[in-house]
Amino acid sequence: MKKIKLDLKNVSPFVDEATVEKYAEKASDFRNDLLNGTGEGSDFLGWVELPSNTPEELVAEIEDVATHFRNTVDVLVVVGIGGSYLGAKAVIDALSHSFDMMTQENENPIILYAGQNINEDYLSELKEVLRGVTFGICVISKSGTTTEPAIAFRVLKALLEEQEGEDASNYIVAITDKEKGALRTLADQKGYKTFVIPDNVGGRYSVLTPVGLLPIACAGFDIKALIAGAKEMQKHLLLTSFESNIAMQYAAFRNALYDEGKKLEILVNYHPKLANISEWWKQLYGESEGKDGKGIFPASVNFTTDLHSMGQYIQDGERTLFETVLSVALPNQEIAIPETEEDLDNLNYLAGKRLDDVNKSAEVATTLAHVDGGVPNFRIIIPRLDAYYLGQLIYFFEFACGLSGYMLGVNPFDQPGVEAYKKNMFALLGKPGFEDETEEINKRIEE
Ligand SMILES: O=P(O)(O)OC[C@H]1O[C@H](O)[C@H](O)[C@@H](O)[C@@H]1O
Repeated sequence: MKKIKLDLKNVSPFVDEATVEKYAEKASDFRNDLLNGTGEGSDFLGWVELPSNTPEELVAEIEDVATHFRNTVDVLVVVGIGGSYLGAKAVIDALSHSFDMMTQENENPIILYAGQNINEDYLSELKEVLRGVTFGICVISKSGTTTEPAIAFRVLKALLEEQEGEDASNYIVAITDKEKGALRTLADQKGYKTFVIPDNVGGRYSVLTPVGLLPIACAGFDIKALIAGAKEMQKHLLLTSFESNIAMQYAAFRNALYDEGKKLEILVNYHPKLANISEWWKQLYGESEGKDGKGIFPASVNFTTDLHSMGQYIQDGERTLFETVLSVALPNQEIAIPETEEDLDNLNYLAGKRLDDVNKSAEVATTLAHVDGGVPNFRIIIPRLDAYYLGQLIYFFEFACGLSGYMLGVNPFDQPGVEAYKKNMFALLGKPGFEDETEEINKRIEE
């Protein structure tokens, strides 16, 4: 089997060799910190060994529960936010037919999402489409106390109970901590089927635990292939030499770029199915690195679509950005451009060419133009879009993120900054225990 590759050709000219060397020298130590738990945040390194250590029995249990849902429900609502839904959505969208809801042969439940916002229209409309439909709920929260999914679950559970009566709990699975949190208490009391999120795996690194694996299996995709791909990458990233370790290279070069004033990284795809891989990646890198007044800001675009909007800025705007292009080597489908006799649209020069040839030309052309415009370009080559290579990609990004955070000098496994808005919101809503904060914030608003 092939491996995903990293092409540095269009990055190297932008960085000082000595700076890269500085990071490259440290890369192996940081790699050891990840493997041996000797760096900051070492309580959250459970993800490092997940691909090689996931027990077969757990995979079989996930597949059994997925089969139960696939046989009993038409829709599965995945309730979660952040790391508790982004990974599953990224993989499911990458592997699904682009027009899933229009295909007749869909034997798997339609996967919908809730709890990733607090919007009243969204949840009302979701309830509307679920009324009278056989649906299940997969509620995911590591802490078991996150407000957004807790609200959505309360609302959807009420609908499910209205429709299924006493049987409702057979349509619910909860993925949460083994003992802590309100969701654990509720699940135990109501007798829901549950899966555990290991203590030592943080939300944004949890896609290869039941958090990602169960929804992905319910959608009908091969979780064994996903894990196998991740395992292959895990093996590869054990390599100690900088020249052969693509995670060390990516981490070192992006930190060198940061030192050169490139403060913003744009993840680029030329494949619409990868759009949500970018959303997952943004949480992974944003929460891991954006702290202590530092960190590359992760952004994303979908090309060629956004070349007609954001293309102008990338080519010509402030020179503080670099791109990382996800390039899928081979499409899974084939379509050629037809020839017409009249050639009124002047496209006959492309007749017979595959669409992918045009897409690849756009990719090469854009990379060259952006490099000429002062935008360094990483290129990650993914042999095909399937579960196996997605597994490789996920593990590559996770490992590189840990390394990159250590190179930056931050703890890549905490996210203290996300508490600030929560504290204010709880104060505004008058949550018990927040009385002093409520008084304070009300004064501030009235001023
Ligand atoms: O799984 P949960 O505990 O509900 O957390 C869901 C998400 O919310 C938090 O605020 C964190 O910033 C994320 O890292 C986390 O993935």
